[in-house]
Amino acid sequence: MGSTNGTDVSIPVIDISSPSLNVAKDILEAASTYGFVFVKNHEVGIPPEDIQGMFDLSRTFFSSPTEVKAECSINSSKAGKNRGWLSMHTETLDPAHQKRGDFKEAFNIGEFLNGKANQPLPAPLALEEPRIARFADQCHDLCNKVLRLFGAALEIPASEGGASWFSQRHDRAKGPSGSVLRLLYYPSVPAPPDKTDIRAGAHSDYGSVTLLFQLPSQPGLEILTPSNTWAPVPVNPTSLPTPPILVNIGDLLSYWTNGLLKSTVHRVIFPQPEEGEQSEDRYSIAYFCHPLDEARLVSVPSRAVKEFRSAEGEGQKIKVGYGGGVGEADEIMTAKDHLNRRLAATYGLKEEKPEAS
Ligand SMILES: O=C(O)CCC(=O)C(=O)O
Ligand SMILES: [Fe+2]
Repeated sequence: MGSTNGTDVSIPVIDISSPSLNVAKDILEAASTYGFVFVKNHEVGIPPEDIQGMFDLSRTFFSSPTEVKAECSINSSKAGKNRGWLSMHTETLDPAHQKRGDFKEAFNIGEFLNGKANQPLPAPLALEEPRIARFADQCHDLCNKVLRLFGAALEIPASEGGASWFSQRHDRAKGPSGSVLRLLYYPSVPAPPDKTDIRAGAHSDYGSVTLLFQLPSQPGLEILTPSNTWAPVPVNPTSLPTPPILVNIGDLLSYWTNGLLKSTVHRVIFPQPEEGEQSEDRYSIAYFCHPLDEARLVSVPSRAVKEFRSAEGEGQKIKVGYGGGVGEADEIMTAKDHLNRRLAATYGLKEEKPEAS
């Protein structure tokens, strides 16, 4: 899939601090072209010191002894589904093309209830629970701002919920969701032996929107462009001292919009250090924003979505994201069914039967 080292793409950088219809149309355009967009985080947004604090915490956690991390392994019965620590190679994001699992560790933190994580946390993270809860809240609020802009740009009729159509379905006061805050660590390793080895295999994200935080001098993220070539995503495409936050569209927003918004395939490659130079570790943080578990994946009531669907060919299967993300126009799932399906594929688990309702 895709040739390596494609041409650079210029992912738009958008200022959403004063939302307007123009801003909404700009972000929609980026989301339906690349599926990726940077939002400015300079002077407004998530305070840089809070982001830095999370990266410091992540470093402390991943450098802890294995026993400390393993206490809350994703495979342990107490961690809860899709939560806890993933050791190297536990997740295989592109099982069709990888011989070995991803060269990364991760820690997944699900939703908080009244500032408390709904899962056991290992000591280094438990000590900072309020900080993590605040950061997850800041991420969720930013996602809701972005979702409102999509609602506005799609001109959803007021009688159907208007610009709040998506954000209503992400209102955490109304019930649980699969949202996950994930710390990621890609250790530097000697040149991997197999050409299918990769830091994070090609995939699309499963939720509605993802926020991604990266650090200067730790590149590696690539997206599959509309011309089917891999293009690097810069860590900070601006000269602003505070890097913008990368937002990407996940499969659910693609479902909801019949593919108008693109759930773009991406991956993380090993760095290519100069001769004799040591490759760098990479730390990143992702917030996977998911709708309420019970949200139904029907088309949004929007003329633009309907017109897009007709232009693509009514009755055709909708191609959404990557691997397992193909839906039928008349197949209605809930967000929870969809998440279970995707998790079954990447962890090699058996698909959980939908609960009887
Ligand atoms: O670490 C990164 O830059 C990307 C991670 C990612 O795409 C994911 O975990 O879904
Ligand atoms: Fe991803």
